[in-house]
Amino acid sequence: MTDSTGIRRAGPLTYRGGAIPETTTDQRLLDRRGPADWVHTDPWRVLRIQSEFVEGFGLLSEVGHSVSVFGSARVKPESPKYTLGETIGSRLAEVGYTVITGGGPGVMEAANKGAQLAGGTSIGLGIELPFEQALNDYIDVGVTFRYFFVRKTMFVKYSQAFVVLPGGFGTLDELFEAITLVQTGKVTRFPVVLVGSDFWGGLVDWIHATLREEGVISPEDPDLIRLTDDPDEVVDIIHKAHVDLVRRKFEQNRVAETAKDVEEAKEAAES
Ligand SMILES: CC(C)=CCNc1ncnc2c1ncn2[C@@H]1O[C@H](COP(=O)(O)O)[C@@H](O)[C@H]1O
Repeated sequence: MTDSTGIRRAGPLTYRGGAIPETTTDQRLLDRRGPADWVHTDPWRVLRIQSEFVEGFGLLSEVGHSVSVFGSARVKPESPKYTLGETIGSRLAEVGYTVITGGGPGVMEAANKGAQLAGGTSIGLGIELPFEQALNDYIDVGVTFRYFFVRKTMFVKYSQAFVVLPGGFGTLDELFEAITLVQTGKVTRFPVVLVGSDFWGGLVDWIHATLREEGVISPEDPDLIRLTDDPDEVVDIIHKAHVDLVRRKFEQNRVAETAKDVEEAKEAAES
């Protein structure tokens, strides 16, 4: 808008006289339709990636303590693995954890179902796939991401622990990403619990016998993974790790507070 003094203000900009543009910013935004190929460029994708982070952080930042449950998209509801996923989802919900999954079918659906039917909060972080796929029916809050890496950030950032049921490449990817983040100190140590010793036993043995023996991981690295068949033990492991974390944080705060008190006492003595 140009006022009576011949000045145009546009956001932080001020224009006078001949510098005043003929059109306003809104006009230029709304009137013009140029070529559309820029929507397929990387700079535009960066904005879309940003918006996925914004949506994800916005949605999940107020969710309570959560656990992510991973596992095969292909397991059928009549399978014992589905029942196991459902039991774990409900146990976690019963002790107050929100259950997060990839939002798909199989074990993901089972864990969401267990959590929802137990009265907990059930979240699905879906992913756009080349074939049509809706979020499963047992999700209270869901987001579908375009970008795998944004979705993975959400699992890690908002979970207290990872529970990994039998699964294929997708599940292995999630498992090894989590272990790598813990191993490299990118996330504070949190439990990664494998469920199903028949299924995972071979992998765990191989990690000990080959990876550890060959020296490609540290001797203590296998301890980053816990293996069990018992849903109650899953909850127990997560709960204990949680209590330890709270205790450690409390201790750290106390040390910091004591250091601050000493500093203040010194300053008071000197003044
Ligand atoms: C029937 C079918 C293949 C559906 C795929 N639909 C999916 N929907 C959501 N997340 C998925 C899907 N497939 C794989 N994932 C991700 O990868 C893991 C499962 O992969 P997989 O089935 O183990 O390798 C899940 O924990 C999930 O986070």
